[in-house]
Amino acid sequence: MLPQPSFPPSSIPVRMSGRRVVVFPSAAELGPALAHLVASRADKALLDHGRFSLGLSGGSLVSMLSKELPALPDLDCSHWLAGFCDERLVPFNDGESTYGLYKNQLFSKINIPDSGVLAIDPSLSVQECAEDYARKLKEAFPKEDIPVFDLLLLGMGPDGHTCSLFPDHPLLEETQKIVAPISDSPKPPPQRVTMTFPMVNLARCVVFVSTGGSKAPVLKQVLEGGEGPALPAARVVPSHGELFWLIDEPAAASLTLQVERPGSAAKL
Ligand SMILES: O=C(O)[C@H](O)[C@@H](O)[C@H](O)[C@H](O)COP(=O)(O)O
Repeated sequence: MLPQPSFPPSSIPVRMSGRRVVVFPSAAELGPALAHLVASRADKALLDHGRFSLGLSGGSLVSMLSKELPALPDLDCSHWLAGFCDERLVPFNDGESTYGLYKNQLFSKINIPDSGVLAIDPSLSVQECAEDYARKLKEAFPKEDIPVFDLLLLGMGPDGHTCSLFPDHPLLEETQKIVAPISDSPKPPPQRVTMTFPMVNLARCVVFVSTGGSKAPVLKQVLEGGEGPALPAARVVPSHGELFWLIDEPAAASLTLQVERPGSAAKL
């Protein structure tokens, strides 16, 4: 029997602005809460505009979502549009392909149609791939100059990167493109495509998931500030949307800011 979240996840209130840092005892308790948060934003989006657009990231999110989303009762993904916040330029059958991982581990278990998954074309050069993916995104969001995703799920590396936006990289200053190529990623594989800040920060809701003690120092820097330029993850500040940081106790170990602990009803 899996541990259940110690609060009804649907009680996560919707706030239009402000960052919420929510600490769970462990990743095992965070997972179900994340799934309920996804489902609640999906319900809202389907009511508001008949479709739910979700941006996915790699890392530990793949296994967490693949375990928790199919476990939700009555999850209907028939009107979902799933895209990728970033993707590695490798064939889909390569173990490094984020799309490949989600296809095998998640999409095969939920009723999202093939047409509801917006993937890159890994046969193209990295430059063409970014242009092609940007075009696909714009076609999928015809009413918007810059696509506005209902929900983006992000991870953060130990260097503070998010998407494929790495510290001190020129792509951090990109203002024109919604998707950019990167061919010198410090984390392999070197060739990737990534959403840029102008698009990320227009999302209606952004949720970071970060767990484990190895993330504690960088999490402190990102959430509480430090010397030098802001790390990429700290530059995710949705202009009109919600921002959640869902973390576990080991990752939160160095924080001194006020956080929410859903085990304590008084803080919700
Ligand atoms: O493309 C990649 O190389 C990874 O996807 C990477 O960006 C990952 O998302 C973060 O490092 C967070 O990883 P965790 O979720 O495992 O903390």
